[in-house]
Amino acid sequence: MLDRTGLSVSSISSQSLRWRLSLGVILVNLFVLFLAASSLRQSWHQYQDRAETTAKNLSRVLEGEIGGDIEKIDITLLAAGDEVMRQFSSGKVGQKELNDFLLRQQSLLREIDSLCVADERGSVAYGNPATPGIANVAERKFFASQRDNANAGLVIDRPVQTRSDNRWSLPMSRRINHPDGSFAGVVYVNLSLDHLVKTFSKLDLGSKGVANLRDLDLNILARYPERLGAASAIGKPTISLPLKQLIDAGQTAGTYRVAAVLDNVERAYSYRKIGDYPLYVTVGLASEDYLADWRTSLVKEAAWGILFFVATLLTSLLIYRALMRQQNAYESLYNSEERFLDAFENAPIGMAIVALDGTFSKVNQALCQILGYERAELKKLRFQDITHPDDLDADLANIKRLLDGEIGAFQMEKRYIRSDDQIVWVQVTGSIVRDAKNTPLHFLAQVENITDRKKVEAQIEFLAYHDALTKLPNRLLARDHLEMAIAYTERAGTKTAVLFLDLDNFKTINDSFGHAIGDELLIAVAERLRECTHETDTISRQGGDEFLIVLSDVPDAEAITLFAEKILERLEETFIIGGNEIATSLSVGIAVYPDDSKDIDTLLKFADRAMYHAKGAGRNAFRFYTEQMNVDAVAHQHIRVGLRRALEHGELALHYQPQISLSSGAVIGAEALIRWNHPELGLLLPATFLPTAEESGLIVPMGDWVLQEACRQAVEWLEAGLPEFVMAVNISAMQFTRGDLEQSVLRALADSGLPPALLELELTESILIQDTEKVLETVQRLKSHGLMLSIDDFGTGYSSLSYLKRFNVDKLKIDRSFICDMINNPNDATIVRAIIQMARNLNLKTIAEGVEDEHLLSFLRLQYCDEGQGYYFSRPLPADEFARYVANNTQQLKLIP
Ligand SMILES: Nc1nc2c(ncn2[C@@H]2O[C@H](COP(=O)(O)O[C@H]3[C@@H](O)[C@H](n4cnc5c(=O)[nH]c(N)nc54)O[C@@H]3COP(=O)(O)O)[C@@H](O)[C@H]2O)c(=O)[nH]1
Repeated sequence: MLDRTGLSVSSISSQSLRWRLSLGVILVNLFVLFLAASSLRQSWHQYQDRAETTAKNLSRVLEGEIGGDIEKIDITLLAAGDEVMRQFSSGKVGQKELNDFLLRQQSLLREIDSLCVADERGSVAYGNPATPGIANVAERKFFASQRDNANAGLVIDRPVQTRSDNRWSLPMSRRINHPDGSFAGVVYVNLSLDHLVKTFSKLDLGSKGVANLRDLDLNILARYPERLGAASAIGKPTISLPLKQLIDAGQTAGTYRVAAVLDNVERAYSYRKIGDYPLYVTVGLASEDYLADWRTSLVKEAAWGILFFVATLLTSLLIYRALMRQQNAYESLYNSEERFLDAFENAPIGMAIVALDGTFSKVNQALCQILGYERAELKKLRFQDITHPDDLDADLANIKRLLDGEIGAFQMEKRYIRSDDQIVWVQVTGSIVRDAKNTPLHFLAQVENITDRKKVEAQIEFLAYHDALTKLPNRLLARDHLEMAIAYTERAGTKTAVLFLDLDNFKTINDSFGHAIGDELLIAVAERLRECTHETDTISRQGGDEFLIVLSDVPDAEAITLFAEKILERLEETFIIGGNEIATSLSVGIAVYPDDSKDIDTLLKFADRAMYHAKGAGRNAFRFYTEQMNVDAVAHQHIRVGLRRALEHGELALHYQPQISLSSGAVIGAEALIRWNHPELGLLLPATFLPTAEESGLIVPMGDWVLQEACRQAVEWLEAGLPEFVMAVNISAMQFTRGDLEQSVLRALADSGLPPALLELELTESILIQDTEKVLETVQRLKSHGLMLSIDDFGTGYSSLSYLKRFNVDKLKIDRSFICDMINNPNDATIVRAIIQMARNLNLKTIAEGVEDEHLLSFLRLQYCDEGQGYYFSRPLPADEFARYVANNTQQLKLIP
């Protein structure tokens, strides 16, 4: 089986292993058994052959021994026969002489019991019988054989047992003839079987070996060893079949193996005919004896065999256990490797096995996706090839520390270059894999795509130092850049300029067009500012409509001036946002390092003050920081602190500016304009404290006071006999949102007794376009009381005809910015003409503010503008002066052409 790595995986089951080992044990043992059996069989044959040879040799020895004895006895018989026949032929037989002769001959042969002569009647006449003449052998077989056959030769008869001592002896005889050749009798001896047995006993036949002497009929004549009961076998033909077959086949000598008839003992026999005598000698060696050593060997071999079997069994058991352990270890290794490979392949993060040279040996699918390579492509690459050059040194340093054993693992954030050349940020966890000898094998890398996180981090970092809307640096970053610019300036010996910028009418724009358009405007302003600056300069949004520009390395104030003029000019150009044409301008305050201060906070503070100075100078202007601005700033500070006190202590006052009918020259109205009689700073104009009043919310009670005071003053003038005219009061947006304007107005009217028709509320366009329904409701209720309604600063805001109709507006107050320049600026003249024409069409009155000279007045009259207000007629005046002005009203009329 092949795993996914291509490595061979064994899957031998324990059952299969048991089978194989068992078969192996059986085969080995069978083989050993076969060898042992062959060896034993061979040695058995050798033992058999050796036994047969030994039996053969022993039978040959016995043949020699017994043949020799019989030959000696035969010679003695022949000698005794010759002596008897000599004495018969001499005619006289000496009894004593013949007996002595026979006894002498007998004494020469230890083997025989007696040597006797029997006559032709069988009567034993001579020799060694106990009582000669009494014994008769005529009935004996050997006598008859000799008598009946003159050529019988040596006749050996069957053994006989003596009656006296039961001893066996073997009769051997020769014929004695008369001189004429007739039968004269026999000479015979009894060969003692004891003697033969003694001869047999000299042989080493083993414990169960036998030696027999048999006649030609194979009757046993003598047997060794003598055994109880075995004697009865003597004289009987106890023969084995193999012997009979061999002899019947005519073989005079031979060997055979058989279990003896007598004792059933298996023996290796050798038989041999003794010379020409009618005798056979057999020697049998018992297999029990001659195979004793073989049997011992057999037992030993069997013991060794059993030992070997047990040993092989144990060995196989051990091998089995070892193999199973190995198998189990391998399986657990395989399983753990499988689990590792599964985890590796299916990991949600990229994983790689990296060779020591950096080549990707193995990668998972997630890594391929992260890097945008096919698996095969990636495996041809080294990690160095796709690592971002800026991250390679750090990466290699970590690898070196791994290889040196300084660390076991490392984690780093780095960049790879994808196949599509995109940068991908990853977090790499690298570790090293070593073998048992601690030699490094390869690296293991876990690669997590952190590009999104990096983007978010970059975004968070960006937002920490940038303005989310305009993407410009924020205060923090701007401060850093300012510090760097100053440091550079220090070295270069040049200057750094800090420009504090504020959009002049942003609030109005915001209120008029809504916050979305206001935001777009801020973005567009930022873009224009970018176009005006160099890369080394810094533009920052400080918040709201405030921007900060840091110009580094500027040579002198003239260069700063040129830059300031450039941005003012650029910002004056109309913006087209969301289909709307929007005009704005900048007020810029400038502080210079190191001229104004060497301290950053002080520089920023001075630039801020200078900006307010520019605002005070009529906006769309820039101002360098001066000592006077310092003074103004201190005053501003006092304003913040003293505004509430001013309200409570009656430091506020109203000045009134006349509104003139351009057709009759009569005073037809008065605009109430707030002033602050500051105890230290003197008379302050609204521009110095109204923004603070708006910020603090004091504008609401302040507005209430203005309404009360204006109405009271109007009624006072009426009662003093001044001609009737309308009192115009400026209403702040906050009075609509935070205060109860209707109640406030009605209270002022009620408290003063001023007819509602003589009170005119001046609202800005921005008030009317915010939260329209609520404002509409309030305005409609106010109008229902008979109040007059005019739109202040008309032309700078939304300028929508629809709300003019809906709010039932009475008058449009054309903004001063159009009036003051309309003689020189055809655009402004066109706008003024258009506003007047539109108002006329809507049946609204128009009033021009900022009428400063008679040219403007003439122009306005030509355009049929209804009313005018401006320095040409009068500056805003305290109440008593205003009353005098009205009294001298004819003075104004004569100025009108
Ligand atoms: N909510 C309130 N707003 C008020 C109140 N009083 C004044 N204001 C607002 O403050 C603005 C500045 O007023 P002020 O400094 O009084 O300036 C007025 C005039 O002095 C000035 N003006 C008039 N004629 C001319 C001119 O010929 N040339 C010139 N350079 N300036 C001139 O204009 C101011 C009046 O403007 P407007 O109200 O738009 O008619 C002022 O704009 C008020 O909005 C207050 O009580 N409540």
